[in-house]
Amino acid sequence: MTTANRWDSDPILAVEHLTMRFGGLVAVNDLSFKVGRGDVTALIGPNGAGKTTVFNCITGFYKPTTGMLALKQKGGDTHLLERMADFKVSQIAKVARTFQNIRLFGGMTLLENLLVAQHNPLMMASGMTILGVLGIGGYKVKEREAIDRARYWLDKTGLTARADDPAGDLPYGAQRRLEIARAMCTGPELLCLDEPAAGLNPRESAELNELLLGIRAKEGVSILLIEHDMSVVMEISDHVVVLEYGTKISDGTPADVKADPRVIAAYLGVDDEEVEKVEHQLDVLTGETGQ
Ligand SMILES: Nc1ncnc2c1ncn2[C@@H]1O[C@H](COP(=O)(O)OP(=O)(O)OP(=O)(O)O)[C@@H](O)[C@H]1O
Repeated sequence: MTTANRWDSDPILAVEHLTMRFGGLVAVNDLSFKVGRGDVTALIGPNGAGKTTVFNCITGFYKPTTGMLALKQKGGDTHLLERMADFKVSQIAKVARTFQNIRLFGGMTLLENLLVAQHNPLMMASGMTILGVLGIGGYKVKEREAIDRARYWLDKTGLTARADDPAGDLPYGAQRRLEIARAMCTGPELLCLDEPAAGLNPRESAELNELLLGIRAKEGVSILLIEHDMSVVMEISDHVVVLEYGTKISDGTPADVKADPRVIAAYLGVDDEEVEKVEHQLDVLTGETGQ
């Protein structure tokens, strides 16, 4: 008996027939998949499979050649992301992202980085006038809220002690956590993370898993991540979508995908007729034979 998956029963994002061409190169080819509300969904695939291009389409950095990206918010509003400018994807549709290469303001403190992320609501509260500078009207309240939110995320990411240090002085793993804190300060419903475990040591990777599971459980935020580290993918994902050459080759639970011969072939580069043999070898390696 199969139980209903959240990505089918309550998707926050439906990607439908997404195609992205760069001149003659088809980076993403007629791709459809769903992201379940409250799920951790992993987008995996070999280098050049089109994963970052999918992220760039979802977050408004690229306009897709064709296709639809429908984001349905908790309140019921649906936004077609392919029609929105990138700042509206973040502000209105409530989609936040981090990048493959860390993009923090290295010379600013951690706290300042998290306040800059909340620049837009603060500007709105100032009424775009001198009232904001003078701290009159709702601005002071919003400013306090922004600082409280920043401190909350510094605490959640274990960075409170470094709040007043320049972000550029942080070790690599801490910078990755600060990027996530910055994205969370924008109050997203969907958090898109591009290789959050890249360059992390095993301890930092375990801390990252804990942080992401906490965000999902306590904040009710749906997470879509691109990740090459299979220990992260298999440990925290509810749903895995596999791309190869811009096309979806597998879609299901981590266990389904791990056992899919097309995935094994794509990752290990073996011929179809060798897949069964490789699958058996993998079972031996992971101690799953004879069950
Ligand atoms: N702006 C662009 N202009 C031209 N080609 C691009 C552009 N962005 C991506 N591509 C090409 O699209 C294909 C998919 O690239 P993409 O970065 O999306 O793959 P990926 O799966 O994220 O790879 P990786 O795991 O190495 O980051 C590649 O062939 C890449 O060279």
